[in-house]
Amino acid sequence: MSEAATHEATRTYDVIVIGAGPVGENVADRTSAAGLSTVIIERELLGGECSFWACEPSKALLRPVIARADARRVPGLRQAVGPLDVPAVLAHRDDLANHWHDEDQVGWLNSVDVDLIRGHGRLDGPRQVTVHTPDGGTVRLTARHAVAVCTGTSAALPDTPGLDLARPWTSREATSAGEVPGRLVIVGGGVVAVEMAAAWQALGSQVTMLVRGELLSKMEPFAGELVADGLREAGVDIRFGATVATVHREGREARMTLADGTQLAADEILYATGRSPRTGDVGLDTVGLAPGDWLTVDDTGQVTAIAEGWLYAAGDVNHRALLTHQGKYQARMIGAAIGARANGEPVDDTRWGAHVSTADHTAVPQVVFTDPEVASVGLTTRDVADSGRRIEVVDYDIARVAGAHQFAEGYRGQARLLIDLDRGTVAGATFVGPGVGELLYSATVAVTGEVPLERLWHAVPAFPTISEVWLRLLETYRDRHQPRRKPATHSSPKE
Ligand SMILES: Cc1cc2nc3c(=O)[nH]c(=O)nc-3n(C[C@H](O)[C@H](O)[C@H](O)COP(=O)(O)OP(=O)(O)OC[C@H]3O[C@@H](n4cnc5c(N)ncnc54)[C@H](O)[C@@H]3O)c2cc1C
Ligand SMILES: NC(=O)c1ccc[n+]([C@@H]2O[C@H](COP(=O)([O-])OP(=O)(O)OC[C@H]3O[C@@H](n4cnc5c(N)ncnc54)[C@H](O)[C@@H]3O)[C@@H](O)[C@H]2O)c1
Repeated sequence: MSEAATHEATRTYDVIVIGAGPVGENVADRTSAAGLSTVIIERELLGGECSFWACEPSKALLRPVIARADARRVPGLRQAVGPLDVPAVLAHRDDLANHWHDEDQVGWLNSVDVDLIRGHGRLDGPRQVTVHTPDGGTVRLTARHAVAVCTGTSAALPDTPGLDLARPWTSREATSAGEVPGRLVIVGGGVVAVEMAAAWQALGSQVTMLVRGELLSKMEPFAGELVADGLREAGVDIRFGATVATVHREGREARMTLADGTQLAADEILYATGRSPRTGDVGLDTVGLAPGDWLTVDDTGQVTAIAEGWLYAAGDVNHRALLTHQGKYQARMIGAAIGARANGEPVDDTRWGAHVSTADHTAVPQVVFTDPEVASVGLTTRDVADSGRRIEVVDYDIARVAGAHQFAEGYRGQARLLIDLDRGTVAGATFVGPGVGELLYSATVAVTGEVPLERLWHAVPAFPTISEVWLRLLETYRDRHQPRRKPATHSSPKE
């Protein structure tokens, strides 16, 4: 269907989706597939943060960086590897961000029979949504069955004195900038910080990271340590325990004073200090909720504070897992749940049922695209530290795997499994090293499928691939529990 007319208008749909990022698009697709009339509202670009200022452009910047690092570790090839062609990398990034145009997504939306209204959507009481369109019009919408808020997040900035006037970069500028800053200071030690440090250092910036705690503090500690080693080797100056006290900009130069009195100057400062939900201006107050809050949902995506069950929230805005793939997974489940409820069909909200996002609790996969890469799913030792769960940790040095020798000379990497001793299954896996991102789906299947260790012995990794680390981890666990027996010494029967 085409873009709906946007003057003074009143319309009724079965489902209204606010926000056409990757998650809103998938909710709309699934409700439409369930035979429900569906409209989606978008105030910027269809495809949201992910397509234009996050996943797609950042990975387009990082792919050449990682490929070059990998190539430099291959004898016979490293001599042929030169510097990055920066204009070509930026042009490739622009292509993958579709030059910040969304016609492709509009075409797709039409193909799945979802109406689009461009403008800013706000709740206006139960099941009501008002859209203010760019041409100054107003569209009043009523939902027969459900409203899904999929408005995502924006960069969260601290209230550091002077910051508001210092024109800092957020993830948006860091993923879309057309020029390489000579000196880039990055505040934060999370995923955005390490990925953007890797990208811009390789593109020619001198990057300084100001990290108040650890790098990648939600992951296994060895992940942050190995990524820090990689960044330092690339030339990044990482300062731990560093906090910015004040910032100001003088012309093209930003100046910072740290809490310990150190002075720093930079051309740009990137604040990669987490995310805030885009719920400050979506009319939450009209349905009894607090503007600016995350929207807490149950496993079928219903906002728990709305007893009547018509309000859903999916993706970043519900704060369950701020990742595109996990939000799209929620969208598939939530869209199906809305469809089932509207069509009077049973809702399967049992663990791993067809209408619940069970994996959010137990099996969230994530790849950090740095050199080395980090790939992680399920529990970490941080999660289980005080949980009382009977978990055994199995570690293996990936450099000892034959496939790793083939992959890279001087391979460095580390793998860890968390074994749930009561269930006999893998509850978490983390791999750090070149090329480990593509290992992650195997771990996700093992954790999600709760595959018994006995059966994993029959999942044979091909030789010589890095995935043989699975076999080495199983062997390490087995040898700890079933120590090798000494062969009985042969003695001839006495004559
Ligand atoms: C630098 C960076 C890199 C990332 N890389 C990865 C990665 O590699 N892999 C990964 O899985 N995740 C990554 N993420 C996370 C990923 O971007 C988010 O998890 C994902 O975009 C969330 O999708 P969403 O649809 O919930 O929200 P968004 O993508 O934020 O989309 C929300 C949409 O709602 C619209 N909207 C908001 N309010 C309104 C309103 N009132 N009316 C109308 N429209 C509205 C917005 O304009 C936007 O289009 C990255 C994030 C960042 C910042
Ligand atoms: N490859 C990927 O999957 C990928 C890539 C980028 C982002 N993302 C997702 O996007 C989300 C946002 O990433 P992020 O890195 O912005 O957030 P984050 O929560 O991962 O990290 C925020 C960092 O900023 C620090 N910080 C917070 N407030 C601070 C302050 N006032 N001063 C100094 N440091 C401060 C924190 O200690 C932490 O190191 C994450 O949930 C992440 O999963 C995913």
